[in-house]
Amino acid sequence: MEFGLVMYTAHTIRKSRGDFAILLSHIVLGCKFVCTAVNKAGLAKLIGLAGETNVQGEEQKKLDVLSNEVFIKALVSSGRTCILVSEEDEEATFVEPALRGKYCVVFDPLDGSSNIDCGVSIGTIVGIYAVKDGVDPKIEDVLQPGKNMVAAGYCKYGSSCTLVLSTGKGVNGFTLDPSLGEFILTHPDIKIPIKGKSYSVNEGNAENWDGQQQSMYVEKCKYPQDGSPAKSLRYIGSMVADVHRTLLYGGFFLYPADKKSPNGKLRVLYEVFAMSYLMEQAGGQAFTGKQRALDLLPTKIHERSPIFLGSYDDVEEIKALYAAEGQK
Ligand SMILES: O=P(O)(O)OC[C@H]1O[C@](O)(COP(=O)(O)O)[C@@H](O)[C@@H]1O
Ligand SMILES: [Mg+2]
Ligand SMILES: [Mg+2]
Repeated sequence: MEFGLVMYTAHTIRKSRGDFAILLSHIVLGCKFVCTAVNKAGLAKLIGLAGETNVQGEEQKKLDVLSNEVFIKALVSSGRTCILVSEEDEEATFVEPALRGKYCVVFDPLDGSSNIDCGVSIGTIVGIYAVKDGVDPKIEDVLQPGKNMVAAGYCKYGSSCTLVLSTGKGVNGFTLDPSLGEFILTHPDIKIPIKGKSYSVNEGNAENWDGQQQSMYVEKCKYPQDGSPAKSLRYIGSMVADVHRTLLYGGFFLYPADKKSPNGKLRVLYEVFAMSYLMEQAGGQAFTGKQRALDLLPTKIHERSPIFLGSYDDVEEIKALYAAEGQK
């Protein structure tokens, strides 16, 4: 192992104090557990449908259900959480008083479920808010703008298992060393390139997109008029994987509103906010089409929003298109 790489647990304990370090160690445990389940999914009969539909009207996969249970148990047993919001649960979980702590965790236990059965990269997304003491938690404690989060991150289960985390002072990436069973700091202080060579969107939805700006932007990517090379289209269909590539290589990820999803598809609390937080911390931007994504004030736990995020200059371009439209 290269000298100078810092083991994840040592790193977090040194950089954070008591309660937060314990919470993080439980999140890390959840990630390791789900990573193992994802790796064994085909062997352990963990692919396929669970037979239930979640609050979003989506058919749950077996791994969606298992990952949700894993993270709920890991978070409750940390003794440091008071409210949990999961994509898979209609209502927020209020932790029983004896186990309460001051952190509220919003999460997508398994992101990119449609990619499970073919073994393509999927992930877990987490956002963390802190309240004063957690004694009397209220749903308003999680219905807060993303800029109030104290930490956010995701774990990508792919050709390697990578945890990307920000506690509001930049972004670090850690790769799971399977032989050690520990996350190693492999991507210190991630900065997204100021402009990228690719864009990432489900272009199959283009004819249903709401508004012209995204179509104009995609046209510019494909047929630039300023002599710059055309951008490549890269789309996996797992937000974690698409955002991870965007963060490391630069570029632009968008999921606009469309006729099927007039408020966009991605969920504000546990998809849009965490990824927007990481983008800003890495020097990029995140925009909803109307405002900075992290300024949104959600009114419901499963609220959705359009999202445009990525390299600073690429997001500036879509913002300019929206601003020009607003002046008409
Ligand atoms: O298939 P589409 O419409 O392109 O949607 C892809 C998006 O849906 C999601 O899969 C939704 O996440 P879940 O699997 O957690 O429901 C994102 O990961 C991804 O960005
Ligand atoms: Mg998701
Ligand atoms: Mg999910």
